[in-house]
Amino acid sequence: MAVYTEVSDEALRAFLADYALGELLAFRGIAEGVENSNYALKTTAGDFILTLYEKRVDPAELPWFLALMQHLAARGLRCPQPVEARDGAALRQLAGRPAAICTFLPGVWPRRVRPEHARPLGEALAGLHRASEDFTATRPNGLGPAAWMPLLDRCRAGGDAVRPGLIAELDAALAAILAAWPAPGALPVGQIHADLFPDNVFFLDGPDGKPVVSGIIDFYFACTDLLAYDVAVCLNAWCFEPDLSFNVTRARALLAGYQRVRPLLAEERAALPLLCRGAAIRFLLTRLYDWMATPPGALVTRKDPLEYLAKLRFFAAAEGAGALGL
Ligand SMILES: Nc1ncnc2c1ncn2[C@@H]1O[C@H](COP(=O)(O)OP(=O)(O)O)[C@@H](O)[C@H]1O
Ligand SMILES: N[C@@H](CCOP(=O)(O)O)C(=O)O
Repeated sequence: MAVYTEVSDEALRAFLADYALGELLAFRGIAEGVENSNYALKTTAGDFILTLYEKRVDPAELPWFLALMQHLAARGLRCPQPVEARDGAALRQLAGRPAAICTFLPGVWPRRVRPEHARPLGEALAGLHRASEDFTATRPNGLGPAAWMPLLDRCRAGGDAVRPGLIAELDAALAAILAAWPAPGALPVGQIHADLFPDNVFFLDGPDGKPVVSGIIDFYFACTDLLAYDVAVCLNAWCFEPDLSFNVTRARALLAGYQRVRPLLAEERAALPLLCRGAAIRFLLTRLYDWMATPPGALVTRKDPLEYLAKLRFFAAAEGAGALGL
């Protein structure tokens, strides 16, 4: 899953009549993802992705996300490019939901992350940061530090049933993170992806057989925040083994790739362990909330919050940025 909103054949054909995309040849719901409903479309003009925006996405913010993707694609970043209808609007309505069509990206996301993925990933992340330097519209991070305590409060009643003692541990961890969080202006800020997990990065094999990034998708958590926080999200999402041990070789490659394109400042390097703790608690909290709010029989696959408890503990114990591969 995720197809929350069903689209009938007739509704889709009527919707497509507003576009210059030729005839519809095929369409199917895509099971992956958790946030929005996605359909793969094939028309006589090519392959596309139709997204119907669901729960966490505020319709008022959609123009910002779509404009960011347009901007990045125009600067050569491989990301979905919103397709405008004949009237020039990319954001429309379908089946009662806000909806948009974007270009389809080739490649597959890595089901098993290999060391060779890390360097191109780091380069692509820094490329995204560079390409958005002149995108001046801002969007606050709705899941940034200010949101973490309210999220924890919403998990308070049921959190210890997920793991005894969890809420007390998170209270202490979060207090320490928030007390140390960089003050405004202390670190470089820009447009960040904020959810650059393996399922949001597609790869193809390059001419030498090594993976190259063929696309970055899912910009619906993107926002204006600390650039190094995006690096911290990637260290969380890409650099742990299935047994939750940290793979420092992979982290080193990721950071080297990133720094080849955008060297980190000394202040960013020093802050990295703290930013990693922040990223760990952010994903722990949204997963914990979803875990408690999603009935066990629901069609969407719940993600394990305790995976991020292990990561949080690792980063809290890590001694300086050196332990993270810097
Ligand atoms: N532009 C695209 N090109 C190719 N596949 C895409 C594209 N956008 C989404 N997908 C497919 O849809 C799936 C879910 O997309 P995603 O944006 O992660 O959904 P969600 O926002 O619901 O988490 C992806 O794993 C991928 O298979
Ligand atoms: N990456 C987040 C969940 C967001 O899901 P996505 O399918 O939109 O990437 C997590 O792993 O908790």
